[in-house]
Amino acid sequence: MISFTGVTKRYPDGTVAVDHLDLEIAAGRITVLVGPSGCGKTTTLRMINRMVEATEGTITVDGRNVADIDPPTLRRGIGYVIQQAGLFPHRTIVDNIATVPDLLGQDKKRSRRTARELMARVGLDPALATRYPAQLSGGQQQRVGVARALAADPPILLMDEPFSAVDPIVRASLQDEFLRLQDELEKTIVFVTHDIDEAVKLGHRIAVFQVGGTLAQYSTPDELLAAPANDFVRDFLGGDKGIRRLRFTQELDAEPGAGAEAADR
Ligand SMILES: Nc1ncnc2c1ncn2[C@@H]1O[C@H](COP(=O)(O)OP(=O)(O)OP(=O)(O)O)[C@@H](O)[C@H]1O
Repeated sequence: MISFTGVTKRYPDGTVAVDHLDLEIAAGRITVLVGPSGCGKTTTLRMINRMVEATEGTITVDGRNVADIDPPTLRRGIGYVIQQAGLFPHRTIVDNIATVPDLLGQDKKRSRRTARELMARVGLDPALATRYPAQLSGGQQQRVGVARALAADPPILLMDEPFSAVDPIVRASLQDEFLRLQDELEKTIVFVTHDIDEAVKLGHRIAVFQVGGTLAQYSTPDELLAAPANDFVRDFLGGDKGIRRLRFTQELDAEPGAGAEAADR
């Protein structure tokens, strides 16, 4: 479990990005941080692996204060996936995926084998293994980004708008495969998006942030749609809340994968 208690981030220029945040993130689930631009989602995410240091308050991972763990050790157990995949342009796909095992000095043959297995898991054609990132589509690059984060088998994955740079159809299929993969892996995932539909589709729980870095609501998707906590949340959910709720209920009833088709209609 990841726990925020009274966490504030004030940047050196005085901007308060996150303001006295209390948040409990369940192990083995997908927790989505959603909200408008500039509301502190990325800052919150990056405080977990200490890419950003909290100004006040405490963040714990499985009961240990992250401030007491040196960042490289902390990050070994925390994968990180970002929007543009952040792949190394001069390394092949299989080498990109094996980046962390290579850094840890693992046996090359073994890490390449694992990398190829991960390619299959995230739905990448094995023929792409020896290509370079620029020779892949945006959606394929995102899959490589996910595979690379999984290569070190971290119990926690931080994902910052990982699917937002691709078109809606590719995005829906990435989301579906990601949900299938998570069913199998049961990682603790913290997922940032500004897209409420994505939040509802992926999140076990959704934290809705508002500008100023405070939490407007923290609940399951169903609770969020049924009972928005205030006008801000209601506006953020938008006018088609009824349709979204219906779609969400249908997805719960449907086979895995059927939801994406429903979402595109
Ligand atoms: N290094 C920094 N120095 C000063 N202010 C910063 C810094 N990084 C972020 N901020 C500010 O902190 C606030 C929260 O930013 P953050 O990136 O966490 O928001 P976000 O919700 O992830 O936004 P987006 O959806 O646009 O990525 C914003 O006002 C932003 O301008």
